[in-house]
Amino acid sequence: MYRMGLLAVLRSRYKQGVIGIMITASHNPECDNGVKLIDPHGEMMEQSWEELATRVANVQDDELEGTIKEIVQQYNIDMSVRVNILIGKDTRPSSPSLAKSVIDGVLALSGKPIDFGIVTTPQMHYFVKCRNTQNAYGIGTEEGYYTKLVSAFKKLRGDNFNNKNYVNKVLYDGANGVGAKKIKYFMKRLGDCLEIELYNDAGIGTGKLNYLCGADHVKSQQLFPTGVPNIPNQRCVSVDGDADRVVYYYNDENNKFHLLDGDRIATLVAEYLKELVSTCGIDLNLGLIQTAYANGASTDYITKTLKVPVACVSTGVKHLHHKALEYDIGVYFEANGHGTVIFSKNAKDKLNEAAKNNKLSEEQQEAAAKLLALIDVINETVGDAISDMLLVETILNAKGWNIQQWEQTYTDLPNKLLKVTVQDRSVLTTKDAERVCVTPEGLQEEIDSLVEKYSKGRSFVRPSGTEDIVRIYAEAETREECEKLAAEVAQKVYDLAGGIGAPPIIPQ
Ligand SMILES: CC(=O)N[C@H]1[C@@H](OP(=O)(O)O)O[C@H](CO)[C@@H](O)[C@@H]1O
Ligand SMILES: [Mg+2]
Repeated sequence: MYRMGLLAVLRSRYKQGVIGIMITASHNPECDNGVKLIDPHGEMMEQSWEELATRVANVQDDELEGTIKEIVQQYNIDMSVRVNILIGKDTRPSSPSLAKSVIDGVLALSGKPIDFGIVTTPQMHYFVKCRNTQNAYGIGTEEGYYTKLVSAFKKLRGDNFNNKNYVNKVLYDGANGVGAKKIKYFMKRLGDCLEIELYNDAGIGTGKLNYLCGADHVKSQQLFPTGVPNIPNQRCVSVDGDADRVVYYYNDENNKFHLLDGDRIATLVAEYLKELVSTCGIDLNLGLIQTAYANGASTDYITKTLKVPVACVSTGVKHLHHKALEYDIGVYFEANGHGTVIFSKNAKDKLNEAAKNNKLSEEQQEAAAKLLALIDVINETVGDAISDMLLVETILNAKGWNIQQWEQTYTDLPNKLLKVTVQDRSVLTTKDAERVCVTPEGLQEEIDSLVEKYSKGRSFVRPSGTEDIVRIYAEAETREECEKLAAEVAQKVYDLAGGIGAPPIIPQ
């Protein structure tokens, strides 16, 4: 943490802008820890500096000073520049002491730390962007953040709190983390226009962060979280431990669990934005960015029914965000619920012009004004669970839909995610946005011949970027088939990529 404080000061001097540091291990268990660095535009730290971060984190104590000097020389960094480093943290018990270390690191290189206390990751991204745009993006305080999002939301909602099948009530699982703490500020400001019932708020209960609850648990286990009342057909939402991921779900009257994940949110949002842009009648290109983990049915629906171009990129939000910048309106979501929408300057300029252009019809002007308000509900810097929730609630309200109607747009293919521990995950390399395995030799051929046996089968494997494991994804027409395919592919990974520990069990 101390060393990341040092690195942030170097990065800040190099970029001549404010840098953010968020202390969080996100959706991971409470005992884990981690840190996220935020670049001046509010995006994740540029990839080329990841290698420096790894180096700085790992050098021996007696090599640290030398390493810092090397970086200063390599990047020709002016060490006399005065810089501000914004620091935020999640609710983990380890966070206060880790924040102290970060602050010590910042001070050691004469940077100025500005402590934001406990905040969500997307709030930190927002604060950094506000500071670097002299508050053009918004007022860079918590109050400024709530005001921007909530006033845009209220403007869109108007007086129709309920509309046709849409009921303005949602059960919210705060994962016993900062998402629970901060939603209260929204609840106060939203008043009656959206009723949010908060659960898994460690402030009151005894729940542990992310434990049997939260967006990652719900998505990866495909299970209803503990701590949220099971009310048939009631729309529920879970966020993760730093509130940058969100998923929707409900249990039906037969107690069957239904998940509406990042792919669902992406399709809902893309469809709605496309409608508005076309009503508006201005020429803006819209694209949707997914990863290989996106459900095949969602990709099919987007390309064939919505007719929105889809790009597939490597896992990790930095790749999605980067690709989304190529469009006037770039919608990106990981299946796990991390995503947002970004709008180009061209798009914003054209919309601002259209909203005021009296030569356009009233309907066209209105659509432009709606799009502008939507931009203000959205946190463009990074995936933001609460902002994404407000966006989904806005769209469902506009369409007059309940959660079942949203779900009916397409049917997800059953899918399964497994992991295999291997001796060295670097033996596994991939290409084509991780969809094809290059090494170990022969593994891809084995996967191909397994996939062939299953109707609508698809599977790919890749080394995780955050854990020391290989991940296996499989989907097929039925649950049994996808479970079997996933296990068979896991077995091949275990055999050909140096699996350790107990081998995977294949269901008969
Ligand atoms: C399958 C999956 O969900 N992978 C996650 C996970 O990355 P891995 O590289 O798969 O460990 O953590 C990333 C950071 O949160 C997130 O961006 C990504 O989507
Ligand atoms: Mg997170």
